[in-house]
Amino acid sequence: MSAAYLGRVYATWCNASASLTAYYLGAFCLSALVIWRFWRFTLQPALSPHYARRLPYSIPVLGQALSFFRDAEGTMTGGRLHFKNTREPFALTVMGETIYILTSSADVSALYRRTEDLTFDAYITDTMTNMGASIDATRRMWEAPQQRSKAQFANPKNEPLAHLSLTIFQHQLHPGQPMKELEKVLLDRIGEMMSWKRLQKTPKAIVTSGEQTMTVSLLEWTTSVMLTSATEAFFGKALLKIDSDMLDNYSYFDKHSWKLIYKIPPPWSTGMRKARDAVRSTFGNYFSLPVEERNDSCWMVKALEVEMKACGIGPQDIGAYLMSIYWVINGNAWKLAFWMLVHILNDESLLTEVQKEARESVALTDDPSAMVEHLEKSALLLSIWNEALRFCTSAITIRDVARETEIGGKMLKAGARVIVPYKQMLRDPEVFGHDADTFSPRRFLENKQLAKSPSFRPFGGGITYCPGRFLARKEVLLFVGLVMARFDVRKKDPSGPVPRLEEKRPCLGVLSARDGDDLLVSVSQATVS
Ligand code: HEM
Repeated sequence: MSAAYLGRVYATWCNASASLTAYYLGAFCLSALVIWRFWRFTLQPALSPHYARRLPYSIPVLGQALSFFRDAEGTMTGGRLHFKNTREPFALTVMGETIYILTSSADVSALYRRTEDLTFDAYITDTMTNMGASIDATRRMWEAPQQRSKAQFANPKNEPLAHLSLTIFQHQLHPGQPMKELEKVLLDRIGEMMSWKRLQKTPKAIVTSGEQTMTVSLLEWTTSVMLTSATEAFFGKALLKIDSDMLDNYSYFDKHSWKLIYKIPPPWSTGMRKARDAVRSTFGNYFSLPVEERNDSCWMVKALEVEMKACGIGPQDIGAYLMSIYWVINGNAWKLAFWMLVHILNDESLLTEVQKEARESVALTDDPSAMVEHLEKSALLLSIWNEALRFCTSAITIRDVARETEIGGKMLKAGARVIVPYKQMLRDPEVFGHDADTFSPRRFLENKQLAKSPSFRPFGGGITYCPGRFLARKEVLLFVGLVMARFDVRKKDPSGPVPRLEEKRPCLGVLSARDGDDLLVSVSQATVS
């Protein structure tokens, strides 16, 4: 027997043995997976039927992560339908984390009441950290009030600043004198910016210019007027003077901010992180300016700064926190105005009707606050506002399960996160009708009860119920009303496509348009005003 022959036998044996090992390893892994799935999704739920069921997945730990980041809403709809559309609470698994999904309005009402078991605190801390606030500043936001000096705002419940700030938002933004003052500044600013001359000086919005008629990007026009007005009304003129690119950086950050919430690491989130850092640095520089140079900010901004300073927090960290507030203030209203206009301009008879009502309201007064009061009486405009909120919102409420609790007859385990995806209710055909998946401008006009439905909660609810909802309605109605009243606006291409909602990307409020989608409009000064 030659050495070569022996070598060949040995090699054949090794190959056979390697394929056999691979075969056994494969068979073992497959059996382990089958047993694991049977235990996880059949046996375990059968043994503990009182716990919310988990949506089955194939890859341990990863769970539904891939499908969730590809199409968050679709994954949640898939989960609801998997459990026979009973709308019982169920659990997703995303990168090893359990996320409970609530899709029934009764369960959502229960969540709002269960403030001790389902808390918001970790999310506040997460948001501050995400914005780049230091650990020390975040700790100070949670300090007992006794440890602060010179706090100004009444704090009868002795809350830490992280909670007191919610009361500060409400003081400024709920109807009352402080809201009236802010509202006047904001609406006056929108009123000033909505002129032909001003539009001519907005190069980003103009696609083709002309003395009588211009082609305008509706997206850029809306963003420019609404973001500039809100920025100046809340923070005064100094913020945009520090950095003229701030609105661009903010818009980029806002579009990709879901990556922060869902902790997408670099390099997939590098652009978003750069934009966030640029905006945060502008806010840090703003709060480093002497107070006299930014005296035109609103009460809430001043009050938060005073309270944070009293906690020993410095300008950079004040900037990071206020940037997170800026984000909620500016993340939704302009998008809603855009969608209202898209749908009005896409329907010739609706456009004529809205234009008539808006022109009548605007003709009654020169004062933007008074104009809004008239616009708010238009049942048609309010119906379009409600329908845009219903159709274009994909807001979520987030809570953490502090201790095991029951919702909708199912137990939720401590340590997990709970998400309320409002779109699951806002598109419910049992509540809004068989055409719930289409935009119907007169839906809320034809059924006035719909606005009171517990399934209609575009502003969230409970302790985090959007305090800005009153102001949001006024600024959006004024902008839409002035577009209709002061200009003659038409779709540039009457039969051209309508911008589509970006429904796949995870979203925290009003949906954006898909990348590249916009509405080009022909604009001229109104012949009747
Ligand atoms: C159409 C426009 C708007 C929509 C759809 C909207 C929606 C929401 C939603 C869904 C939440 C979270 C609710 C929750 O977690 O349960 C929220 C929170 C908030 N909104 Fe709005 N919002 C809008 C406009 C505004 C405006 C204009 C302001 C300020 C002037 C504002 C200020 C806030 C603040 C400060 C919070 C945080 C409340 C907290 O953390 O407790 N919102 N908003």
